[in-house]
Amino acid sequence: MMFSIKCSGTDGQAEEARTLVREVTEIFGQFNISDIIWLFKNVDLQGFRRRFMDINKRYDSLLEKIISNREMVRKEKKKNGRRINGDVDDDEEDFMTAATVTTAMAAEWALAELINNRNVLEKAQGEIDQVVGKSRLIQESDLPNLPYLQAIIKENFRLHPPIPMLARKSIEDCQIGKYTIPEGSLLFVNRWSIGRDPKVWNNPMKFNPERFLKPKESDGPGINIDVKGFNYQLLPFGTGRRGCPGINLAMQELPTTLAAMIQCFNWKVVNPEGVEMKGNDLVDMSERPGLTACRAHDLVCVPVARCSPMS
Ligand code: HEM
Repeated sequence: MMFSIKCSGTDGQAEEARTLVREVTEIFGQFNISDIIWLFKNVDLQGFRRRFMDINKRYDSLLEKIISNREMVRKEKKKNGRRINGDVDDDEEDFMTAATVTTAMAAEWALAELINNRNVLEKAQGEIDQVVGKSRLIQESDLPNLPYLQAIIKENFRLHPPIPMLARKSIEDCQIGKYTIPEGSLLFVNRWSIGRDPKVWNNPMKFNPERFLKPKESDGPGINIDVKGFNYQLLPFGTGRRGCPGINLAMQELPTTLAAMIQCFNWKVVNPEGVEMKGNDLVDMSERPGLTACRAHDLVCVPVARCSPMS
């Protein structure tokens, strides 16, 4: 979508983009001694700098290739098309990572949760059938009429925030509660833990979208909780000036994509060994470490059509 190209296939470029995004999110989540201990700041003890330079070079050349192709197409259409800056800049790389892997990952976790919680899946499908029907595909304008789907998205963000840690650096000494934070400190907010904290959420390990539909505090903070950065229990997009600028796009494309996937299909799962899972088998929900909370194993599913609104 960012580059107006299809990246869903398994051709060289799509695969290369997926591998690179995966490597970036993996390396950013690693603990680099040189970042933390001043004495080692110029030493690449763990080889991260070397790996990072290599990823950066490959990232640059992939984006440069995509951008040049786009330029050629544009030049053909409009003879005076010209790119002002020949180099791929860091913002382009940031956007490529920030805008793609987060939304894809959230959709993957949400689908896995729905497969493991059939009652939730059926309720969501029932809501979509009632509001949208089976003769047309769900679209963005339907979203305000699908409160259960919205609750599923929030519940999924609570348990699986695509970016589990927020990072900030204090620009001056300050006091937060009983803690004194010296100037220049790196601060991490672990949103993954907050989402699973029994002091904040009742029965936190249960995937229970209903908690976001209840006005009472019986299952946690309830219906008034949103993801826009004002409710600190749920901050999937961060908050403040450095909060995610893609929130509006993500909150349209993620629920629409997920809803279309469950409107049109039921999903049979194949386990990491390649064997199709039986009725009551659960999808493995382990995570792997990294900047993003990725699934340890890709979710491999077989779609089984339940309606064909496109036909
Ligand atoms: C489910 C989807 C997404 C999630 C969960 C997500 C989450 C986040 C989070 C947690 C941050 C850090 C915020 C902070 O430190 O307070 C962030 C930053 C960012 N996001 Fe997203 N994001 C998503 C989709 C997108 C999309 C679609 C775009 C672009 C179209 C985007 C672009 C960015 C950029 C450029 C930043 C860096 C902002 C800065 O440093 O000032 N994100 N995102």
